[in-house]
Amino acid sequence: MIRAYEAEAVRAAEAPLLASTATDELMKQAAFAVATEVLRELRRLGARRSGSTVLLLVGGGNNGGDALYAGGYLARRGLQVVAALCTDRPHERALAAARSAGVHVREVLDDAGRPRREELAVLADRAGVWVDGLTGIGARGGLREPLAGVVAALEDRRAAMPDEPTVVAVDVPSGLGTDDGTVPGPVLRADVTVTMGAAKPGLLVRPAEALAGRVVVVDIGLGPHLGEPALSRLTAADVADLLPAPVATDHKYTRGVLGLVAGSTTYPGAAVLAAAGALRTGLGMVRYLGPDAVTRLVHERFPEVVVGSGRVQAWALGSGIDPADDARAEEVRDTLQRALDDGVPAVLDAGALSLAPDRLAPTTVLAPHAGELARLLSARGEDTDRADVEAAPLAFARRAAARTGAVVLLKGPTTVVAAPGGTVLSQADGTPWLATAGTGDVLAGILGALLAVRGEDLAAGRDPDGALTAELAAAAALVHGRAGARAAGGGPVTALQVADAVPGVVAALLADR
Ligand SMILES: NC(=O)C1=CN([C@@H]2O[C@H](COP(=O)(O)OP(=O)(O)OC[C@H]3O[C@@H](n4cnc5c(N)ncnc54)[C@H](O)[C@@H]3O)[C@@H](O)[C@H]2O)[C@@H](O)CC1
Ligand SMILES: Nc1ncnc2c1ncn2[C@@H]1O[C@H](COP(=O)(O)OP(=O)(O)O)[C@@H](O)[C@H]1O
Ligand SMILES: [K+]
Repeated sequence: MIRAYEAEAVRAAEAPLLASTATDELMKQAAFAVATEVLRELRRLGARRSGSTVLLLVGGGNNGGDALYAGGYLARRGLQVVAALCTDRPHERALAAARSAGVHVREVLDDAGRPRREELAVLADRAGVWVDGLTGIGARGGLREPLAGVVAALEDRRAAMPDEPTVVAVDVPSGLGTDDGTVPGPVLRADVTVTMGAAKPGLLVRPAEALAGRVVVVDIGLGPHLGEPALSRLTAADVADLLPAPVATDHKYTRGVLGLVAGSTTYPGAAVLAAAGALRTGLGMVRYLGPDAVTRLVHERFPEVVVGSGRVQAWALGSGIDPADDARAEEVRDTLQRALDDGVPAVLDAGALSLAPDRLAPTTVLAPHAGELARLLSARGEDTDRADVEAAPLAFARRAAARTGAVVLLKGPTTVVAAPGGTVLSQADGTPWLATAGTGDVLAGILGALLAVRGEDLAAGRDPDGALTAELAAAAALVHGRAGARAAGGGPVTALQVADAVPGVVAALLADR
């Protein structure tokens, strides 16, 4: 599990360590890790960057201190290091250490405190690596001047350079929404982010995540002082632990039965895709409820699907259903109401999202994409649109979970899962090739299967804050993402191929357990 903590939590965890260690000890540890990554990048870049310098971009806080100490280590290794002071109050001890190690220091603000763009451009051009120590977790809101101007000037310069430098961010790329994952203004995009003590939410959710590059977490001993994470990301090992493999004594009813209300004469394929996602994930049985023509189509592909109602451990509702189709809408509403009354978990996709009652259960998962989430909230009196959701998916997923009392799985390039009890997860396991019709139906089936096989642990109020339900939703996103990547193999993929790749993904996860 990768655990991410907000700035305040990191600060609080740092406090006892700062009190018990020598002056700047933590900063030096952080700086050493930054220097190590810079050297790694330079080795990777090889001869192409020989003779180039390392440019330190130094702000007025401890983040700039980290960069200066890192520069000192690099200068002592014989590298040419230049510190561009973007503040009139750099960290004094770190600056002194950098100077005595041979770092060249340049002031890049004019007397009025504005960035000297030409000077900055010359320094930027000469450097193969930029170390971003402008702001870290002490920054509040979007970057203000002069740092906003510094970042804008550097981004302009980078765009004009034939050979882009490698940017190594200290702790977080400067300007990024550390806690909320937003991009509130100019951000210096990083290739590598060396983050201290623990990951931060903004490094794991979009749009900020996309500007952080490869994230390296440096252990500075905060572990025992950190509490509950603000956000987590499941690894393959976590997902393997969540997937129960069948045991010798299992039969189809103990493995879990999924009830599937999906597909319509307009969108019959959605039923096939959701059934495929569920069956390929592994469960006891799929019971299908739908029009005859759709049932025939499902049976052509999957004769093992059982038709008609009966006892189930979970429901998957809504894929390929038009909420304007009154009879079908009624069926979804009734089924959902019974599931809620009986405490049976359910995943609500596509058409079912707009049919959901105002309040749901923590074992109900809403699975919207950004546009559907905006509609869901707008229908509940919040005026939002897709662009708002895409700019702040973390906040919107949380808000929708709080508003509905359900787990919300917000689909996109990174999938954010929020539970009404506060658990939040984010998964980025897929490939952009998944942006193709029908892959969401497959995901609904995968998640439905996981809810069914873990039905015993979710039934009748056993997951009151939705924490396990949320983990299963994140696990489904990981399995789906990996199946997409495996099936695509770097090229296009169809939804059914994604489903067909799921057994291989599940087998690999279980084998590595
Ligand atoms: N406290 C410590 O000893 C340690 C600190 N660490 C480093 O310290 C950083 C946090 O240091 P600080 O608390 O000094 O904060 P930062 O260095 O993140 O930022 C504070 C500086 O940025 C300015 N600033 C704040 N918001 C701004 C905005 N919106 N636009 C422009 N300027 C803004 C402030 O005036 C101040 O000069 C971490 O990110 C990490 O890099 C780590 O090295 C671990 C140890
Ligand atoms: N750019 C992308 N990168 C990675 N995954 C993506 C991307 N775009 C979409 N996906 C994934 O593909 C699926 C699309 O689901 P959805 O939008 O419901 O499509 P549909 O309704 O056609 O099935 C989701 O699981 C989503 O997370
Ligand atoms: K930074």
